[in-house]
Amino acid sequence: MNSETELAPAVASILEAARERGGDDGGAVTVDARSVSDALAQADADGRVPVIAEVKPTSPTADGTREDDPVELAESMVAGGATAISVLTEPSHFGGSPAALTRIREAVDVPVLRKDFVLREAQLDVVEADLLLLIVRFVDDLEGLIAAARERGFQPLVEVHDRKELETALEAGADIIGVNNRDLARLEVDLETFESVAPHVPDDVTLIAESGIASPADVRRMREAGADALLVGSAIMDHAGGDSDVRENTRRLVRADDGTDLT
Ligand SMILES: O=P(O)(O)OC[C@@H](O)[C@@H](O)c1c[nH]c2ccccc12
Repeated sequence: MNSETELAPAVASILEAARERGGDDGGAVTVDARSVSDALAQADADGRVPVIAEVKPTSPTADGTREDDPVELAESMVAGGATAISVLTEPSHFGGSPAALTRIREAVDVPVLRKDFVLREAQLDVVEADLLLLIVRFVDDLEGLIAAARERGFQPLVEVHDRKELETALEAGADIIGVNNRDLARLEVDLETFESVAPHVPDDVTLIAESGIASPADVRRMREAGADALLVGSAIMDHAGGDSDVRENTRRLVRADDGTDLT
């Protein structure tokens, strides 16, 4: 585990909860994963911006909680053109659950990312998913966890926040890398984070811009900086907006390249 100084209190508490959460006693899962590179190629062929839309009922930085059925949210995201769905399975701070992910994965045919704070191998076996998030800052044995995830069939998405973490991810063999624009110290978002890290990512890595992408202009900015896909939660969930239209929120970002919406 890397240093815990400079973590926002909410993040420290998320980690503490993650450490206490067990794994699964039922043995290793075997995943027949839906290919993320195929899904990205399909989006490109269709002229859709590859958006990974996130089902995130709430978060430490959200203005409220959405109580909608997670399956309906995911279906609306896919109807809006989402290339993949990210599902928070963290229960205590994001309102997520592994069961919701399973239901979503049954209901949609795009790849589904499990978004959680996985720290140990046994925690990989809680639920099947196509992609699995591993956060460089929080895991001790990144190479071991990447290998363990791949053995089970997951496509590991390795999250970094700066160049040093990028080096760690590359040395550990990551081939799908997400750059999180949100810092874990103050939970503030700065899209320049992606712009500063992206030029150092080799071309054969699938590169995802994560967090803080709110408008079609932000989408274009991240694409120009080299993002193969964008991970968007808050702007699609629109927590403060109550029953805001998730399908339309997704569509707006998926069509960002059309130039019809210049906001
Ligand atoms: O809601 P946003 O700003 O669009 O961000 C989505 C996603 O990037 C964010 O939820 C996230 C990125 N990395 C994480 C790790 C754990 C929990 C959540 C995250």
